[in-house]
Amino acid sequence: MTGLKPPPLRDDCFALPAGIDWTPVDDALALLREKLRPVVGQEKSPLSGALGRVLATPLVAARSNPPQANTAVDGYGFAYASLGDGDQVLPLVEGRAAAGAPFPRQVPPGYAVRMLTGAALPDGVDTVILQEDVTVGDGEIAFRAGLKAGANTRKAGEDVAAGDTVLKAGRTLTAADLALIAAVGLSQVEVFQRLKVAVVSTGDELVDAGEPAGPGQIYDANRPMLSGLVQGFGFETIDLGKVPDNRKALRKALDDAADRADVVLTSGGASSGDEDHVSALLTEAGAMTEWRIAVKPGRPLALGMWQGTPVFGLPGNPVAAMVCTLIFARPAMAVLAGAGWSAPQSFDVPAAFSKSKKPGRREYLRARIRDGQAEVFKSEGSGRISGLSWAEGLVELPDAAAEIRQGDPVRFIPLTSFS
Ligand SMILES: Nc1nc2c(c(=O)[nH]1)N[C@H]1C(S)=C(S)[C@@H](COP(=O)(O)OP(=O)(O)OC[C@H]3O[C@@H](n4cnc5c(N)ncnc54)[C@H](O)[C@@H]3O)O[C@H]1N2
Ligand code: MOO
Repeated sequence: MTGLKPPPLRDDCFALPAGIDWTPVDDALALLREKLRPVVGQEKSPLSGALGRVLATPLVAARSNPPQANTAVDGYGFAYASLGDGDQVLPLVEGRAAAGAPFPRQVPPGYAVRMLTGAALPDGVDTVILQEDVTVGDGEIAFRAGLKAGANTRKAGEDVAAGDTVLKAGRTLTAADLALIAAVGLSQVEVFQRLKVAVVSTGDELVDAGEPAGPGQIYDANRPMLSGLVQGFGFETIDLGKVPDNRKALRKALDDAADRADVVLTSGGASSGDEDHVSALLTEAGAMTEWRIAVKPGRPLALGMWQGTPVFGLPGNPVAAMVCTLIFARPAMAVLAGAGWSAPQSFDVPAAFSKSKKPGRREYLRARIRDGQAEVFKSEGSGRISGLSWAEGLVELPDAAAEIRQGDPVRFIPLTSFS
């Protein structure tokens, strides 16, 4: 472990351009992209612990894949140049070539050798015929003309050559990447330390799942959801529990969060009501950037820096909390984690719904694709948690007004794109 740490973020990294009232989503995203930097150090990870980690340095192949020319099929190998015209009958040499057990001698011109898939091509072999295309006799094989030189073989390094850069720094490692890393001869990787994300819920009405809930109380649904999202992004969750609507308690929670985490996600109290203490506290501490983003849901999203640690003050309504996390916090956290900026992949699909969209705010609707069309959830209510569970993606509607009729193309972002 090198423990190398980049410098802290500048205090004003959420500062919006002056004089802008409602900030368009694209401007807010551009600002996050421009202002944020990685805040995590580096360490070495064995391959077994590397899934979902962010590569800190480019990965250079120590070995080629495949390391040597080999056969792609079970069959018989020979030198193509030694074949005559027309149908062939070749005597077989004694022995065979198998994966991990190479044929130890040269195969003389005009002879063939038994070969199993993955076996290195012995000296004197450059072409292999599939065993299904061969008649095997007593110590010889017969097959028809028409094979191409080099058939059924894989060249050394045809996939990756030693010295090639196979993965770029910033890559979040997938299961397939682990296969690639192992194949090119490496067993440990230099990764960024996992981003630590503190998750705090605010609100007097909240009760933890499983506890008795009295009148007026509701279960804290945001904390398990946000913790799950954070884990899904490959980051470490620090669960700081729930905090009552009390500025002193919230201040203490933020102090604790800034001390222990690289970034803080709060939910609730982001708006400007009497009990909206997150925005009030950030403002009071001079740490609030008044973010008024033209987005629905999520208008009250509050961003600020608490003792040098970025705080995403997510709206309390679960739908808004999730949408703001996916659209704003996810790419921002990816930058903080060293993975760089990435926009979610999306595509156009015909709408299975109609809607008159007002101008002024970009809208995200809970959606899923059925029979090639985007369906949207029956309600846009921001407290309808069942719709989040129903959704498999979001439909993104443009900032401007739009009259959407059934069959019109709409932009669909699968939830799997946010990872
Ligand atoms: N006069 C205005 N009122 C509201 C506005 C507004 O612009 N003017 N905006 C509305 C919108 S939009 C949203 S979203 C909410 C967000 O406000 P807050 O972030 O201050 O959230 P709270 O008031 O604390 O809670 C809103 C709602 O969400 C429930 N909640 C909160 N935390 C959780 C949790 N952990 N698990 C489940 N549910 C949670 C809370 O009980 C409230 O029902 O403000 C609107 N009002
Ligand atoms: O925009 Mo509020 O964020 O739920 O609906």
